[in-house]
Amino acid sequence: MASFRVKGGNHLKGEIIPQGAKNEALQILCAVLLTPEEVTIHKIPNIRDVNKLIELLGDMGVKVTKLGPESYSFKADQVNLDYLETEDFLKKASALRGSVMILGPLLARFGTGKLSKPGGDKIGRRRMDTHFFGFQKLGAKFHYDSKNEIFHIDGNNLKGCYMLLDEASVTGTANIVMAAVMAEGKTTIYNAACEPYLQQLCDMLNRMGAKITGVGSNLLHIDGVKKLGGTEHKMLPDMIEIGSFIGLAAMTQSEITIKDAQVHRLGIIPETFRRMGIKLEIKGDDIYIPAQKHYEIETFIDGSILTVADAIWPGFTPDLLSIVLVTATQAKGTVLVHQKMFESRLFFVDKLIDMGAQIILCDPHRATVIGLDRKYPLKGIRMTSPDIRAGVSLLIAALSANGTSIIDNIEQIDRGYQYIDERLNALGAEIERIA
Ligand SMILES: CC(=O)N[C@H]1[C@@H](OP(=O)(O)OP(=O)(O)OC[C@H]2O[C@@H](n3ccc(=O)[nH]c3=O)[C@H](O)[C@@H]2O)O[C@H](CO)[C@@H](O)[C@@H]1O
Ligand SMILES: C=C(OP(=O)(O)O)C(=O)O
Repeated sequence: MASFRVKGGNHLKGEIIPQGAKNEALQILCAVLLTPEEVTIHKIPNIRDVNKLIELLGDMGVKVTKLGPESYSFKADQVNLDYLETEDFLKKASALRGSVMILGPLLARFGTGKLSKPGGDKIGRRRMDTHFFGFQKLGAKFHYDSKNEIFHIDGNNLKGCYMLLDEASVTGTANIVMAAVMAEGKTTIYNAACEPYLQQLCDMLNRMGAKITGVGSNLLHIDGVKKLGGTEHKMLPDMIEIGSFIGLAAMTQSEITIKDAQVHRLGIIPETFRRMGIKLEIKGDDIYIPAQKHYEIETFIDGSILTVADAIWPGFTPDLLSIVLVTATQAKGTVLVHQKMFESRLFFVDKLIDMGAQIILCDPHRATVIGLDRKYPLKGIRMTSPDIRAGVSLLIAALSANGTSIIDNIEQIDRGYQYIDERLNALGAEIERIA
């Protein structure tokens, strides 16, 4: 278990380029299984989850060629389905959440799929009903072996249909879309998730020959095609990393320019940080955050306390709520952070409270943060990173704190943030990776 030793109090300065989007990469990589032709992908982040998925694809027989630091080509012309029967496959696939999205492509192309319970953050119940509900609607048979926690699906000759999803699940929608693109006839998916990750996936599938309309909305129409071909794809900058850098800049009084942020794809993320009082200037496609001694959280128009809550896209992503929460600890004012989707994602606030933050955890979904307006800086402590976004929030807290902090279990952070220590040290941070 590796750790970060973080010296707090430095003001950072400079430019940072966001990595390719982690959650998009996980979808896009699974889609290479849909064609025997070559698929070239650019801006692939060098992070644990993505590397594990690439390794898994290689183990399944996909030919993987590294073309450059962030570019790979994939050719799934000889997928070894027997590998799916091995312990090794089940173990590797269960190490990350994104692996669940190999099921849709496997079902579409080979009529069968198998997976052990996928991993990912332990942030509450993470049900997969929507995925299997969609597969079943297309005509697949689904069986869950609860003893061994293995999901089996089988179904040749999938047939297009109308379906209304029980929730707008992100990975669920991606999985169902990938299963449906080669089903016979028309599929309509209502209450589909429509995050930029999914827009990117659908655009890529269309370039491969799929016929998907409604991209970017919650109503997708898919005309099944017989086969898909190769393509080239470039990942968007990671919007969660961009939000994390905005929070980091505010907390540490840093002057940071986030380069090539594709601002028009960020939805209400910039506006949400503005409501936290943080000054942002959009310069072309860059986001410039000046050094700010003070920032004041807005109230609602009637003067009542601001709530920042997650919602399905185009609402505010749940993956940035931990960052909003930590950023509020040094703002002036009060905010209620309401994490509606996950029930165990706010417990990390006990570490921030130990550092001196004023937070009331109202219940597992809601925390009220009373900003200290930098009157009482946080103090460095030893802490463990419970999940990826809490981990980065603790890193931001540690960088702003008086004294030195140790953050354990940084594998969680490495799951989603590429060379985070080196990139922040280049801006003036002092983060040391210790064994
Ligand atoms: C690999 C990947 O892409 N992971 C992301 C993906 O996870 P993932 O696709 O696993 O998350 P889902 O979208 O399925 O659901 C997330 C949670 O929200 C709940 N839910 C979902 C939809 C809805 O309309 N109502 C509702 O309450 C679900 O029950 C679940 O508890 O999307 C989540 C929600 O943006 C993100 O936090 C994860 O980072
Ligand atoms: C929860 C997240 O990831 P995963 O779904 O991979 O656990 C996340 O990216 O914030």
